[in-house]
Amino acid sequence: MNIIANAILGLFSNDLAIDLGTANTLVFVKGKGVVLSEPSVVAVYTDTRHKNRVRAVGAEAKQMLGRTPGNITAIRPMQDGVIADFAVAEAMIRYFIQKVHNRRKFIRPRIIIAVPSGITEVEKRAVKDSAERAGAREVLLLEEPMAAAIGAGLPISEPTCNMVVDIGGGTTEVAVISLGGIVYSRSLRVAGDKMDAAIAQYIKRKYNLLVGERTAEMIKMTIGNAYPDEDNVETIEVKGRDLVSGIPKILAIDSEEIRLAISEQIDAIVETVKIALEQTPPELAADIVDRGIVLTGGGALLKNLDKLLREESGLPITVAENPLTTVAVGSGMALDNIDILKQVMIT
Ligand SMILES: Nc1ncnc2c1ncn2[C@@H]1O[C@H](COP(=O)(O)OP(=O)(O)OP(=O)(O)O)[C@@H](O)[C@H]1O
Repeated sequence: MNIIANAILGLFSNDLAIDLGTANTLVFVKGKGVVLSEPSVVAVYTDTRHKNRVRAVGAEAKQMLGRTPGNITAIRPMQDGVIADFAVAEAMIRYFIQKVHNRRKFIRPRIIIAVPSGITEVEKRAVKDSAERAGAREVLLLEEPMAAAIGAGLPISEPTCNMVVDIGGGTTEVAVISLGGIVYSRSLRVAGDKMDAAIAQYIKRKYNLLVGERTAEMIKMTIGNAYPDEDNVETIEVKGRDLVSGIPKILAIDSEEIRLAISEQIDAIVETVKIALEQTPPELAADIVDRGIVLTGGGALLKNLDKLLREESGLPITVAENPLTTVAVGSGMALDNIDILKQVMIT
């Protein structure tokens, strides 16, 4: 009876779980799974007549980053994992809620949102307010590393210890989880975005070539590498604007250059993992030696980051099956299971 009742409730529920990320926003609908995954970008008008009216959201708006005409600007409302532009974040959340509910405006869902573990009270309030104003009936918060651990299928409620490293666009979250709680966590505001900025900066300084953030990200995703691999050096053609002549130019860049360009960010991530290991209580550290560390978030897809961490820590390192959706799936699983939710929700 209970199973049938739950299934019916699931079918008709409006409840959502949102991974409100710096780079991507994912929406999980109860009973359906992840139904939306779009870049956290909003294009708004800037001219006085249409000021702040939304022109595009998500993938369409991301296409416009760095290439908008004078009266439109493409904004990323999330910076370093938290809301930097309230009005725009609210417009984005509202758009996504309406999109997954097929634009039926009267639906006021209960929403669970994954937030970085280092988030301040003010930042928590900002996330809640934005979601409430965007139409949520009730907003529950869950820490990203906990959501990542649930999504990666780790046994969070057992008295064994699990370590998760979630590398997103704005933040890297390192957490040690045991018995349904976070025993230790550290949130570093260095992740994919700062790698992109470092790549653009390197190309500007070395070649006098200006490239946009989308190009820098594409370079990272194509030939980025965390571990020296001189036998397999890859090259890519990069298009940008010559700083001296002002004329568009193409040049070839190789993976070793990119590895060095992002080494400061990679070192910061490795250092944060090492500090977490040092601060983990001995009983739990013994579990990590056996169980290793799970990597999630889009940054986990950076080539050979697992290899580097394995070498630096001497521990088994695994990359979650779908690192880009782990947090959304974990938040959704919490939404689907009230016992998990009660255990892991934060206030
Ligand atoms: N193949 C890849 N190689 C390297 N980096 C990648 C790859 N695919 C995605 N990324 C990076 O992953 C990041 C996005 O990851 P994710 O969607 O998990 O972050 P987010 O949840 O939006 O951010 P945050 O958790 O910081 O709020 C981006 O910086 C993106 O460039």
